Amino acid sequence: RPDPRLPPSPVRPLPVVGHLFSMARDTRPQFREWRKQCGDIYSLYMGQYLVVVLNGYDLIKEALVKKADAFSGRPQFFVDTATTLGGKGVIFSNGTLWKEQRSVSLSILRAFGMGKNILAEKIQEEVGCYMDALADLKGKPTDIRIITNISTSNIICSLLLGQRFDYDDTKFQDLIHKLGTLVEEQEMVSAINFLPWLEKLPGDFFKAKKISRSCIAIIDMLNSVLKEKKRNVNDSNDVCNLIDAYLIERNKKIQAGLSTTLDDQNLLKIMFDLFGAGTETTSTTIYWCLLYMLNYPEVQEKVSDEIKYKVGTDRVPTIQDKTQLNYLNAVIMETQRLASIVPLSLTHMCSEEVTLKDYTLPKGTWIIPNLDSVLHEKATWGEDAMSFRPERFIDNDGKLKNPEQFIPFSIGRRACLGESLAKMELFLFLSNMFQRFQFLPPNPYGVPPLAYKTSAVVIPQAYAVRVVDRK
Ligand code: HEM
Repeated sequence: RPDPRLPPSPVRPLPVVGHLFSMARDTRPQFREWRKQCGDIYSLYMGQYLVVVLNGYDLIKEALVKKADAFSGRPQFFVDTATTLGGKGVIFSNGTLWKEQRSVSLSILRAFGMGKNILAEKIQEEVGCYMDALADLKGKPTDIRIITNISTSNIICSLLLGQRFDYDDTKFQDLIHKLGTLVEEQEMVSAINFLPWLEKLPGDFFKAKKISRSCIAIIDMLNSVLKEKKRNVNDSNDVCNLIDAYLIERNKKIQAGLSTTLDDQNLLKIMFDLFGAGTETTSTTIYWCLLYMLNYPEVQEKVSDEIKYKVGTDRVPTIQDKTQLNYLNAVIMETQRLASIVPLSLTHMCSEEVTLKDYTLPKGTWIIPNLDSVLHEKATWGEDAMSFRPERFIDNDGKLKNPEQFIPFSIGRRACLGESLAKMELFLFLSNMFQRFQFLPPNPYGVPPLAYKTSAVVIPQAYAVRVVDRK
């Protein structure tokens, strides 16, 4: 019988498995329907776990911001334990360990971004290589997903490790492919999060073995670079990679006699977390933006005209141009809003019993903040919320609007750690791309559809594009 202290369920759970096998392949329309039926908060039972879905800006803000003490935990995930470093690093850690790892990683990234502008320089360097690779395609219809993945990953690699990889480096391509497996196979492996014994079944129906192999391969690669770097720590003042900066910070704390969770295992896991979280997300947003530009060529021309007018053609756009290019910024925001690439955020967990909307959620409840419900809300964005219309982010004076409901990076204490980096990357990649090239469909009658596949990240179905130099 339903427990009146808990939010209602949209459909009756089955014994043992609960709602696990009632979930649609694409949960977005299903969650929308269930919200209509149950309201902003409802319960699902995944095996023995209670999972509560939160919809709408006000409720998500109340939980993740106003009641952050209770709602900022993370449950245990298979993809985390498969690394052999479960509960370490930033993404899947909890309590004081998470706080220290997050604040140290964030302050290192901030120092690179603000103090020294290492971030913008590294991105600009990589964008230069990416532009050459696009020019080399000579207008032939090509799926540019892999080189875009490698390029965004290179930015993370140069920040973490101080090195980048060539686009045709087959070993690195293989690693990027393995990283793709972690994202794309989440749908299959998610059942194991709730019914761990499924992992022990013969064969690999739930892709647990495939995911474990990919995790270990990535950890091994990162570990070999870490070992190499540790032999030769650069403790001068112009440190420009995360490994050196983290080790210096750890030594400072130890020398000051402070107790710290900073250690090699957490450093390795942070490298894994940033490599994983920072590659697919940014490149998928670029991939979506190009797809929208193929479908809305008039928007692409408007962006190109704005860049021509505000930056010209004698130099490439830099981060200093960001405040001038309002229409491009609006296009990027509209891409993030409509594509909503991390629609269900990352799952949170209640670290204590807490009340929300008159319900009592027990400690250990899994929480899904449905960001999609905010980014596509008609009450906020208007009746055309499901259309691509960058102008919604521009006010009557031509200034950029930033509504508080624009939350593709989530909100609260666990909000995306790489938000500033991702924003810089998106601006620098896309401004440089639209200044130099025109992106065209593979043939005049074949505009690729706005179709997608869902997993942890919503990725457009593979498509080809012709990249034509505007000169
Ligand atoms: C367009 C690109 C990106 C999007 C849309 C995005 C979105 C998100 C979202 C929705 C979350 C979950 C927040 C929550 O649990 O409430 C998240 C977490 C996270 N992201 Fe991103 N992200 C992007 C790029 C990046 C980049 C470039 C990095 C790496 C530098 C990064 C690192 C992280 C980390 C470490 C977390 C976990 C934070 C924590 O648990 O404390 N992300 N991101």
